[in-house]
Amino acid sequence: MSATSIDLASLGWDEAAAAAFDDAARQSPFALVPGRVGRVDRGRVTVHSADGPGVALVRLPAGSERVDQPTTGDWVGLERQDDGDVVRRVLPRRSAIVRRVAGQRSDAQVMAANLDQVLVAISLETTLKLSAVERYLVVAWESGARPLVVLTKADLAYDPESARDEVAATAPGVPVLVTSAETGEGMGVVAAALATGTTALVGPSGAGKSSLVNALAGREVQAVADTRQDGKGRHTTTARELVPLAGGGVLVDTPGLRSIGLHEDGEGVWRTFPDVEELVVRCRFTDCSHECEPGCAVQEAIAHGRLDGRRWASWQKLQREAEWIATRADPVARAAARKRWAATGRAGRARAALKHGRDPFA
Ligand SMILES: Nc1nc2c(ncn2[C@@H]2O[C@H](COP(=O)(O)OP(=O)(O)OP(=O)(O)O)[C@@H](O)[C@H]2O)c(=O)[nH]1
Ligand SMILES: [Zn+2]
Repeated sequence: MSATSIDLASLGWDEAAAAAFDDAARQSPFALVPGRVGRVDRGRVTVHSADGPGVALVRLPAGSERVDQPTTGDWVGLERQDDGDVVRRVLPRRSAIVRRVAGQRSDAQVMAANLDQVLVAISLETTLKLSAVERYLVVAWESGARPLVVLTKADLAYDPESARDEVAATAPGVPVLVTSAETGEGMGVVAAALATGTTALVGPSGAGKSSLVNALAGREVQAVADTRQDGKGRHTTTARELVPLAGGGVLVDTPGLRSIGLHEDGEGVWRTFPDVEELVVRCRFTDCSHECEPGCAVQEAIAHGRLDGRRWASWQKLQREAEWIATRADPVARAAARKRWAATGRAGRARAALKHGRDPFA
């Protein structure tokens, strides 16, 4: 036993995780203890358990596929052995950020799991790129977690409040917070928003993500180096990928997430653009190309200033990408992409729910 005994709750352990673990433990021939995955290396992972962090080998049941392999944020069943720990089970995920590469379905790469929120960090230092915000929101919605936009470096911004309004208009139903790691402005509100559950961190390079992590963790998490040992047994390592926050909650921050792009089925697109999706189903013709057809709700909205041309162009681009990747990844998705249009009614319902102050995606 290591001296660093830690509380699983500080890693995000909750009733759902406990129930999933009990199920897995009952079915497994091995004696398992619960842990949560931080860093992932080839064939070895750092698992945080009640005894602190330790390196473990991965030995999953036969037939496990690539998507079943442990990723940052996964809860696992760990077997203690004299010469080291072994991950025997990866518990079912309740949400995940998945990078789907064009090609085989099995190429899907799970970047982070069991997230409650995805924090999109955007700098106010330079000109706002609303299309980048939208791109990250698509990734966030597709994970199954709730997005949250944090505008950073407010101390360097000319007019942070109007920037906030602009982003809020671009992100229907998404909280938008203004912060400065430099002055501390807004950090309390972010800490409160992250105080329960697990939040993944995404955003462009230089957005101030590391500064945010350190401020929220109350220490220099990202600057502390690993202390590697011989790989046998447990060792002390920094919780760089899985950061318990000073005010509660857990932050997931990995290099892979930092460079995440767009993927798959368009679910995230309609959640990011409920306003556009609502218009698109109102066109007179179901196969409207939204260019010059009579009765095109999109062109009418643009003409009347109810839809921004930039936002429309952004939807078209992301929508095309999503469908392209979907059809590449999976032939079945070709049918699904078409069927999705039938489902866009959901966007209208979500918007109606928002207007009435309800959680649109409950
Ligand atoms: N003035 C000011 N500078 C900040 C603030 N937050 C971050 N910075 C600076 O912005 C630069 C980038 O910040 P990082 O925290 O490294 O950004 P990052 O998103 O982690 O960047 P990557 O590691 O490239 O993904 C650094 O020079 C920080 O000191 C802030 O609130 N105010
Ligand atoms: Zn149209």
